[in-house]
Amino acid sequence: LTRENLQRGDWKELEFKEYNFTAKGLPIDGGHLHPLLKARIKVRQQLKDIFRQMGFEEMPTNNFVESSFWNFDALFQPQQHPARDSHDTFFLQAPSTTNELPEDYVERVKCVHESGGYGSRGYGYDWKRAEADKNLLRTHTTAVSSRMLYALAQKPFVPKKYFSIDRVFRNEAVDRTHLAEFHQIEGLVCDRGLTLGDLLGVLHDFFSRLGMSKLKFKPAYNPYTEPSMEIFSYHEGFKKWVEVGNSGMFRPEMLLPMGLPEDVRVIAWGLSLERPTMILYGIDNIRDLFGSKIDL
Ligand SMILES: COC[C@@H]1[C@H](c2ccc(C#Cc3ccccc3)cc2)[C@@H]2CN(C(=O)Nc3ccc(OC4CC4)cc3)C[C@@H](O)[C@@H](O)CN12
Repeated sequence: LTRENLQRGDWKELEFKEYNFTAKGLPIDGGHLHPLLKARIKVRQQLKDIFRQMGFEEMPTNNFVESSFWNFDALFQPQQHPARDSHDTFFLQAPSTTNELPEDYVERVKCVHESGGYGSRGYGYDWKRAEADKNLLRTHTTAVSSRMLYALAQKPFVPKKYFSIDRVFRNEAVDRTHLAEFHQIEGLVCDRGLTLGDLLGVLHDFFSRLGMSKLKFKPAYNPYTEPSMEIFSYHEGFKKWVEVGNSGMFRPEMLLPMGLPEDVRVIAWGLSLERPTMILYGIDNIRDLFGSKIDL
C-alpha cells in the first residue's frame, strides 16, 4: 500500500492479507554501551595495564571537587595566572570554600609565592588565603599528584611511581549540550637524583608501549614544571608529527614546601584519553566520543 495507491484510489482493487495480530515483534534489544564509550573504556584499560606493567600505582582520583590550593597554589601556580580565572575554571557556589588545609604547609606555600625561598625569588605578590580556599572542579589530575606528593613527604622518604586517569574540567566555550571536560592521563616518578634523562627514558618506554617509538620533544612552559617539554610522535598513518602530550620536572618551589628531601626530584607527564581513542579508533569528531567542546 503506497501513497500513490491512496491518491489514485486504486487501493480498492488491491488484495490485502489479514492482519496477523499474533505476530511476534522484533526482539527487544537490551541496553548497551555507546560504541565510542566502549572504545574509550578499552583504551583506558590498555593504559592502566601499561602503567601497571611499568610498576606504577594508581592514584585515588575520586574527587572531582578540589580546592584552588591543591589545584593551583600547591603547584606554585600564581593566583593571578589566567588559568585561575572563572572563564577557564569552574568554581563552586556551594560549598564555595574548603576549610581543611594543613595550616603549616599553607604557610610555607604562601611564603614561597610571596618571597620565594629554597633558592627561588618567588612571585612577589600578596598571596590571599581566600583565593586558595575557593572550591573548583579540578582542571587537571596534577591536583591529585600534589596531594599524593605532600602525603609522601609526611613519612620517611620512599621512591614512588604513580599514575592517574580521570575526568578534568575546563571552563572552555561550552554550548548547551557540551560540558568542557576530558580525561587526563598523568604519570609521575618520585626519587632521589632523577634527571631529565630519566624523564626522556620513561617517556620513550611509555609511548613505545602505545606503538609510538619515534618521539621528539620541544621546550614548553608549565607554571609547575621546569624544564617542560611538549611530546611529539611521528604518526606513520598520517605521515606527520602528532602532539601526544606534555611533560616536565616539578619545580623545587612545589616540592620543597611539601617537606620532600632536597635531593628528591619528580618527573611527570600527561596526555588525554580522548585523543588516542579517537586516533586508534578512527573517530574524527571528538563530540561523537565525549560531547566535549574543547580541542584535545
Ligand atoms: C586542554 O587540553 C590539553 C590536552 C591534553 C593534555 C595536555 C597536557 C597534559 C599534561 C600534563 C602534565 C605536564 C607536566 C607534568 C604533569 C602533567 C595532559 C593532557 C592533550 C594532550 N595531547 C594528547 O593527548 N595527544 C595525543 C595523545 C595520544 C595520541 O595517541 C595516538 C595513537 C596515536 C594522540 C594524541 C596533545 C594535544 O592533543 C593537545 O592539543 C591537547 N592536550
